[in-house]
Amino acid sequence: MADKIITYDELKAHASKESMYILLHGKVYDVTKFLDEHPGGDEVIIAEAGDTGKDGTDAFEDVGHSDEARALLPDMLVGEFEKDGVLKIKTPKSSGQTISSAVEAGSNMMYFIPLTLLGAYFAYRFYTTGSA
Ligand code: HEM
Repeated sequence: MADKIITYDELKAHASKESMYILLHGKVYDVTKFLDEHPGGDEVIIAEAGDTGKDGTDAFEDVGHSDEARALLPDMLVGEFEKDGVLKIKTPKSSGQTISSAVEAGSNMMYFIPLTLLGAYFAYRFYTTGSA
């Protein structure tokens, strides 16, 4: 079962409440029975599933799902998503990590530059007023 390859067309074909698939981390999950049980509501899953032709990985990861939530996934597994199809799959590693580290580096610079300028100003004041 887990070795089954699901194509983009198959993913998109399962888009109704009678049968709904979602693509997460390069794997396809059948969320049909889980829709009504999802603590975040069915709409958010429907928005990422089936005929939207989307990869739900980013939405799933952005919520910061718990280990308990992740532990529910194996039971819903249908198979692997085709690797060289229309849709480029996302892995947990590739999704968002470069962006978040860039933002982090950016925010460090945001503090670093003004503080350096402030320090330089006070150093200048210290030396010019001290020797006058
Ligand atoms: C099959 C895939 C999914 C499973 C098994 C799942 C499972 C869960 C579970 C167990 C929770 C409770 C909190 C936790 O334990 O983290 C939760 C919360 C939530 N989920 Fe999902 N989820 C799935 C997909 C998604 C997707 C695609 C979205 C889209 C944005 C989403 C959005 C949310 C939100 C917003 C909450 C927070 C609800 C709240 O605390 O009010 N989930 N999910």
